[in-house]
Amino acid sequence: MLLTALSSSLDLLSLETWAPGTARQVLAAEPNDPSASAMAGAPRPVLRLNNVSLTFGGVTALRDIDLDVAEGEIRAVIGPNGAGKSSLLNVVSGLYRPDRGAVWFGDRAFSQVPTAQLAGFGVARTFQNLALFKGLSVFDNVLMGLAHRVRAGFIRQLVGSPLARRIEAENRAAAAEVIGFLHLKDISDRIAGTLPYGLQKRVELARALVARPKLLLLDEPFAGVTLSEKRELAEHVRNARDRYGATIVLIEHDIGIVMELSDHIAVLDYGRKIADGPPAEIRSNQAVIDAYLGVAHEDETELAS
Ligand SMILES: Nc1ncnc2c1ncn2[C@@H]1O[C@H](COP(=O)(O)OP(=O)(O)OP(=O)(O)O)[C@@H](O)[C@H]1O
Repeated sequence: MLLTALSSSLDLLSLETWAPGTARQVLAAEPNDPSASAMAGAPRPVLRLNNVSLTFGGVTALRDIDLDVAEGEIRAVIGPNGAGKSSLLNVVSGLYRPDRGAVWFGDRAFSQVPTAQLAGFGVARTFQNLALFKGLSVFDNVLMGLAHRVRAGFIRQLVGSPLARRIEAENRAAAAEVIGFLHLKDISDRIAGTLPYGLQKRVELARALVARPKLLLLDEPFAGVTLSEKRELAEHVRNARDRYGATIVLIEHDIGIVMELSDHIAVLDYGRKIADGPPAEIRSNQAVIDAYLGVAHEDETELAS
């Protein structure tokens, strides 16, 4: 099925937030870091992976991955099964610590991204298998996307200060806004778990968007939804970028929708990045075609034998 889709579309805890002094030292040692490109006048990437490698026992999930994602871009990461897509997203969101390399969010570098602080860095992610609170309403699920802010104001809430009430009102207004934007208003009181799967995916997108993330990571956003729901969701993803200026990185198996939606596509195969460019370029890239058709894999088998 993947081949059909392809052929049709083919016509940092050890948290290391560098202190300013340290960053300069890193700059000197690392001419390719985002601060260096900013100094050279190039816009700083919202996300950069620098020489990231990850292994599980004898299996190499990611090998020397470099990736720059520019502000406002929709960047897809594709590749055959086992290519390393989920591993990449898990490294970026801190679930995996790479053996080597660094993840940069703007001018912050991490050898392991601190997952608990992702929201504070302006990063949100959705999951391949829905991670909604099935027993809560759509509105409350979306509000949960601002839970990190609520926690920060917890003490103030206890005393019921005017500031706590203002934060609560702002959060509810933000949730209502994104619910309206994603056309979920009519169902905002419905229990999330009772909704069709495609709508639940949209609620998850709303929850990720409510904090207005600078960087939105989407893990197979179109998996398991019908074709018309896919088109609708893709439109919502594009609108989210246009309306909120979010930079979007998505991993996805549906090549057709990736080609339509993405500004740039990075292609992984056996943990290596084998191509990176606009859809038109990827469509005609022989290494990509070979990877999907399995030619590259057969060659490796032959070479090995
Ligand atoms: N937690 C883990 N433990 C052991 N091996 C893992 C783990 N996660 C990933 N791998 C291995 O790393 C390689 C890359 O897997 P990954 O899930 O990142 O690929 P993928 O491109 O997302 O695949 P798929 O499209 O099938 O989801 C595979 O060989 C996989 O078996």
